[in-house]
Amino acid sequence: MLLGAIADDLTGATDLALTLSREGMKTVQVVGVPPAGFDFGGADAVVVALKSRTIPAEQAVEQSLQALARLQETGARQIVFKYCSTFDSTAEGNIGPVTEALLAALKDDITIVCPAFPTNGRTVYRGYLFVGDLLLSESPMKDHPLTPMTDASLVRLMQAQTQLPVGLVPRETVAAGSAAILAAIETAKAAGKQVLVVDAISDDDLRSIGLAVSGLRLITGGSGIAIGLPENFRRRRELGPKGETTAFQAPEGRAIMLAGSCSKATRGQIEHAIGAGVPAFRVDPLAIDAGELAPDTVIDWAAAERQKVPLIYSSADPDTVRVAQEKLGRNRAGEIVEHFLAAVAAALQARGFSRFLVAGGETSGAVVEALGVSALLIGPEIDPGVPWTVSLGDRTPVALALKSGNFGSVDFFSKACDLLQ
Ligand SMILES: Nc1ncnc2c1ncn2[C@@H]1O[C@H](COP(=O)(O)OP(=O)(O)OP(=O)(O)O)[C@@H](O)[C@H]1O
Ligand SMILES: O=C(O)[C@@H](O)C(=O)CO
Repeated sequence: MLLGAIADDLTGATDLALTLSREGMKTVQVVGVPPAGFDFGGADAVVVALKSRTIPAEQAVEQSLQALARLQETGARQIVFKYCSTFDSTAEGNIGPVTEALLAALKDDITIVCPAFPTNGRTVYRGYLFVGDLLLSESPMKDHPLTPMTDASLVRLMQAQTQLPVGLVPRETVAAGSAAILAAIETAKAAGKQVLVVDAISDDDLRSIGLAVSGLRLITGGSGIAIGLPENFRRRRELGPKGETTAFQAPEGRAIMLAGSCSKATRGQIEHAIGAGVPAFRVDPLAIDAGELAPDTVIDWAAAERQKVPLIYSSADPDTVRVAQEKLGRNRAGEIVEHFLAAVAAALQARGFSRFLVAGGETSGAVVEALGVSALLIGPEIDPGVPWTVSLGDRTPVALALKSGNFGSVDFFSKACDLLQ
């Protein structure tokens, strides 16, 4: 194994695993820290998907260090800490504390922060994170149910979460190429900086950064930062040329769509699907909490919908989410929905459903855990950052499309279903 990655949520892990496999690394994604001796099937890269984005910082650190230990045991030469391309976090973390702990455990002096994912509109300029044409703090991320992002300065955001001194490598340096970036890293290191936000506005920038950081033990960022990393191993003749991708076979069977993401993109995709005649059931955390809606009602409804792939969603606009959170508390509202959708998924699996499309990272984490999936093989790309995957292991395989909340075109759901026809 050459590259080990630790992702703070499941859809983010899948996004990264897709990037690495597209760049020619045989990549396996595992759900949670794998047991000692886990067979990674000769993978070049292993991505450990945690669900650590919004848990208490000390737990996120503990889990990330466990994942690191397993990846090191398996031979990883370089570690990527993958977080969201919109830097989803709070003032307490968990990006800062996890970065700090991984850097210390890897005994290195410096790392980079680069959430840029230009294909999906995430760019970093002068240390400010943009989502499309908007600063992060003006984008729909300001209304995220769990991690509202109200500042766009990555230097400020990161410095609020870590004791390590944070610096910036500006675009001019990045545009000058990998030697200039490497020189900037060395200069910053000599000046005592330990975390460097690096500007990137294009995939070319990301490839230059990838080359420049080939000697760092820890890289942190979105999936974009991985674009240039496989080539470093190829240059050192540790990785073969980009070859055939592993054959992908989705299990036959019924499909279900589950959405817990409240992102603008997911809400648009739901509206589009309903407009196209998809049977849809909206679940409301307040109704669940009041005992007015039980999983069985939704399970029976979905099982009876035989004509089209049904959609079950809790996704709601920011005002509706706010009302639920005021009554239930932010985390409890989220947990109620996650448990509900996970219970529905597990019951439908027991009734023979074998294809699951899930929108939202936290939601996907809950669903995948309920389905008992421990590892995933990456299949065809549906939209940038979102592949179909198939579960690996002893249990009957299921196909999973785990969509990051903000990813995917407006017709994502029908596109995903059609791809497996
Ligand atoms: N109607 C609702 N009211 C309150 N909270 C909700 C509601 N619907 C969903 N949630 C919660 O909002 C959170 C959404 O997070 P999730 O990670 O699933 O989506 P996302 O953040 O849009 O996706 P990603 O992390 O991939 O960007 C979950 O905890 C979910 O349970
Ligand atoms: O980087 C992203 O935007 C996604 O992979 C993600 O992490 C969403 O949860």
